[in-house]
Amino acid sequence: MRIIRAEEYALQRDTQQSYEKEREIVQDILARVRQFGDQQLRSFTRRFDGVDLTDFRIPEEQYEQAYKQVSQEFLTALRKAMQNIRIFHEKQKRESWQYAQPDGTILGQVIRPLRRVGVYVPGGRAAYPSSVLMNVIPAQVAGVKEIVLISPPTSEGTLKDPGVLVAIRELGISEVYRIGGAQGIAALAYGTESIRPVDKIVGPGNLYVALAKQAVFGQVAIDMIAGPTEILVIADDSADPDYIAADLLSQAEHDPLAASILVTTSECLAKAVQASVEQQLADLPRKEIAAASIETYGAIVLVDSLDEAIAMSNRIAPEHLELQIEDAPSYVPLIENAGAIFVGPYSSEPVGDYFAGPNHVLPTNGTARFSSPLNVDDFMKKSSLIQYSKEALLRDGQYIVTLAEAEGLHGHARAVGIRMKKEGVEGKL
Ligand SMILES: NC(=O)c1ccc[n+]([C@@H]2O[C@H](COP(=O)([O-])OP(=O)(O)OC[C@H]3O[C@@H](n4cnc5c(N)ncnc54)[C@H](O)[C@@H]3O)[C@@H](O)[C@H]2O)c1
Ligand SMILES: N[C@H](CO)Cc1c[nH]c[nH+]1
Ligand SMILES: [Zn+2]
Repeated sequence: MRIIRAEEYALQRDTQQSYEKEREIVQDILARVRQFGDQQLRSFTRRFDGVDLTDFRIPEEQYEQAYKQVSQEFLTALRKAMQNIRIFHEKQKRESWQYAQPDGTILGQVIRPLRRVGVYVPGGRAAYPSSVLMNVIPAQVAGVKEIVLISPPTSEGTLKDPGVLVAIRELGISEVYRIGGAQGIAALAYGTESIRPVDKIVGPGNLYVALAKQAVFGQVAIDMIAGPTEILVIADDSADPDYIAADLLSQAEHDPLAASILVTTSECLAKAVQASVEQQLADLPRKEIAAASIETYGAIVLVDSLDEAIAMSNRIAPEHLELQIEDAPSYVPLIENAGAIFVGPYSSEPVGDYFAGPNHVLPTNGTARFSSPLNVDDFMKKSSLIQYSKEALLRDGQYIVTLAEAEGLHGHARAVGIRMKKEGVEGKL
């Protein structure tokens, strides 16, 4: 892992390719499923997933089989994580509000859950049970009545990871379909004979899934499109180099495009982390992925002060930020941009990935400057409430007429003026 000075460092990942060819493929898949429904869905599932399905629903015995395949320890840990994630997200829930004015006018905001939401669960090696929890629980807390989950089948017609099936069952999701890729997104967005369309689609997936989600946006809402994961650690002399190396590798093992960055004031720590990364890489089962990520996008950046480290982190706006510095909590108010902030030596990033409660679906690629972690609000929508009294309209009407006429919108002016006139108040009509 290279050690460099701050002036030499810039995080540059080519994540903005245009993918013209793949876009065309996706457009074609979307159009066909939209036109031909189930029949086309079946045909794409045969072509891409190698299985002929008459019914897209997951048969009950596959859940029973999955429970036999996971360990009791897994089940216990999953249930505890679910509890924590639910408690955390319950705190995010907002209620409708309104206020009345003395003239009888009532103004407010009505907050409602989305009616029907689709969750995509990837089919390959990145089918994480933890991601099922992180996408579904906020929707449940929001009060979404219909949560539909889709995931591509294996050639045997089941889901690859029994842990995912167990997570689905533990969450009580009953509408689950064995479909994936762009054809799955099309079914969720447009509906088919056997699948009713949803209002919003969330969840990670490969390039075809991401492009399909982008393409159906407008027809339905979508969540953010998550890019490759990233972790930035700010550390000083007081930090343990083995902890930092382990945390950097925890994200590097996700993806060769993952970025793991240490920003430190200590040259001594930098060298120790560098050595520890080498050592810990050696016995990591996913070492090829982690090594590629560390080599290309990993860096240990030397800075002169913690202020400089924080300024750099605020510029990068990392998905995950760890503060492994003395008196770490006192630096939190200085952090302007980060998806999640992990404070102190015992808040290792995987604590947030799996268990603490906050969501692990976080803004990547600098978007923490303006985006937030997936949360309960993402599954709710607001309506404004305007209940004007007669007294208020007669009092304010002339202002509204004036503003409407200034915009040349006489129909608007009349809609208010006509009421004033009928009530015997001289509006300028
Ligand atoms: N779980 C998470 O939290 C998480 C987070 C970020 C990203 N991811 C991403 O999820 C993705 C998982 O990818 P995956 O492929 O294993 O599963 P996936 O479910 O995303 O995609 C599988 C589907 O892709 C479609 N497909 C594959 N090749 C195609 C082709 N040539 N043309 C048209 N469609 C094609 C098929 O329909 C197939 O069913 C990875 O890219 C990973 O980075 C996961
Ligand atoms: N670190 C990933 C992106 O925040 C989420 C994840 C799932 N499983 C393990 N980690
Ligand atoms: Zn992770």
